[in-house]
Amino acid sequence: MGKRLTRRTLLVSTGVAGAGVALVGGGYALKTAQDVAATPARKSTGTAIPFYGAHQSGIVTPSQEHLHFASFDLLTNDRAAVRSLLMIWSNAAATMMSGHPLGEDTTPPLAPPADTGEALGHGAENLTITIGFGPTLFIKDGKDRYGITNQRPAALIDIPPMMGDALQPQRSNGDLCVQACADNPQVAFHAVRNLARLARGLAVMRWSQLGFNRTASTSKGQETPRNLMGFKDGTNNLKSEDASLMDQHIWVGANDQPTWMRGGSYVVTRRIRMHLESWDREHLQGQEEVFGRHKISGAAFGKKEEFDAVDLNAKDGKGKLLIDTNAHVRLAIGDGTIKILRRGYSYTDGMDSITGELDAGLFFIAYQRDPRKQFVPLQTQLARNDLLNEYITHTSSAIFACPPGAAQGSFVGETLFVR
Ligand SMILES: C=CC1=C(C)c2cc3[nH]c(cc4nc(cc5[nH]c(cc1n2)c(C)c5CCC(=O)O)C(CCC(=O)O)=C4C)c(C)c3C=C
Ligand SMILES: [Fe+2]
Repeated sequence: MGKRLTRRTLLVSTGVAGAGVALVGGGYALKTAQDVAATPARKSTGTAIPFYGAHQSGIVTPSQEHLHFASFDLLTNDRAAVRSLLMIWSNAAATMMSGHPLGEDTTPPLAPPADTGEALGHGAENLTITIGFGPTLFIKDGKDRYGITNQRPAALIDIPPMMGDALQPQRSNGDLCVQACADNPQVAFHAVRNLARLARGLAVMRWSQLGFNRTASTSKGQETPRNLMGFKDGTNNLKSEDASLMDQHIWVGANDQPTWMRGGSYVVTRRIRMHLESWDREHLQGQEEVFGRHKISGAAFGKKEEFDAVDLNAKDGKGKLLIDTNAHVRLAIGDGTIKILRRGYSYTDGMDSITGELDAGLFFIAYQRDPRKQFVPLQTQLARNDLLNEYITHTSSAIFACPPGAAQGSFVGETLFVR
């Protein structure tokens, strides 16, 4: 049982009075009360989002400003070690999300500090840490490393190749993922860095992506941000306040299989490079036709305001459809039945040294109840016909099953790694 170790429970269980004790790297370290008082705590002011709950945070949580997403490959074949790692990650995630440094009460002078320290002085900054399991956790190179192949959700498919894909394998897939979002970039970076550090010897980072300026609003209270093409992005996104839509489209339901995923969700990520130099040469009307929306107001063609309902049948005086048959919003709406929760971020990784062009775009993140019925049909349609394809290339792809949230004293993944 992944009982959360708190400073109080440790003090009680070890019977040490006037000293702080914590578990660091598998060992206990003692510290005097004076040292504890001198420990620089992170500002716990501002909003801290709870780690424990029915669902993992970072899914319907209103999107924060910054992202550090990381994918990991496991180095061990030991099921118990993976279970322990998930326990350690959950404890650490809960601590960091509360705005406190790791091992707050322990800084033995002759050991590396338990916390790397760069987030000291920052508040919780709405940090959320979301953990997911990739298809290769369940079966890799034909091997059932952890005895869980028969627990692999049918919805956790290998995403099929899509037209125009230019996926880089070293930037795709992975056994585990960690999505850290925060309103401060250093806090998001710190979270991933420290989880990677705690995994040393058990897992290595396979790829990671930094993101800035959320490119989707996920809550009604948020203003719609603009993506790097300058368009409002997220206008018609699902909004977390619509609980019944979340149950219908995002959360794995009470009758869905496998049981260990109930209350969880599936995430698909795509690193989508934008060819901004060509985009910037396109005239305004051409840019707007690609989406079927106006650039400045965000209104759909034929409408005045951003949130006016899109009318896919609207025609001009000559009977021509206002929104092109291959415009992004028309294809993304489809027959109106498929909904996903977009939670992406803009990214830039500097420039492409071969072409001299910007290496920048959208790190697309979408949560859903079943990617076979949501992301795959949606992206198949977009990949074939979207006018936007002239200006973008998908360079990385990954899918992860994000289990339900954990109750206090438990850990994320305990529903799968029961014992
Ligand atoms: C597979 C799903 C999607 C991918 C991949 C995708 C890439 C992508 N989108 C934009 C910009 C915009 N997308 C907009 C709307 C929109 N996009 C998707 C899905 C994918 N987009 C959906 C489901 C929707 C909503 C459709 C609707 O119901 O109206 C918009 C319009 C504003 C909005 O509603 O958010 C923009 C702008 C880019 C730049 C991009 C890849 C780089
Ligand atoms: Fe889109």
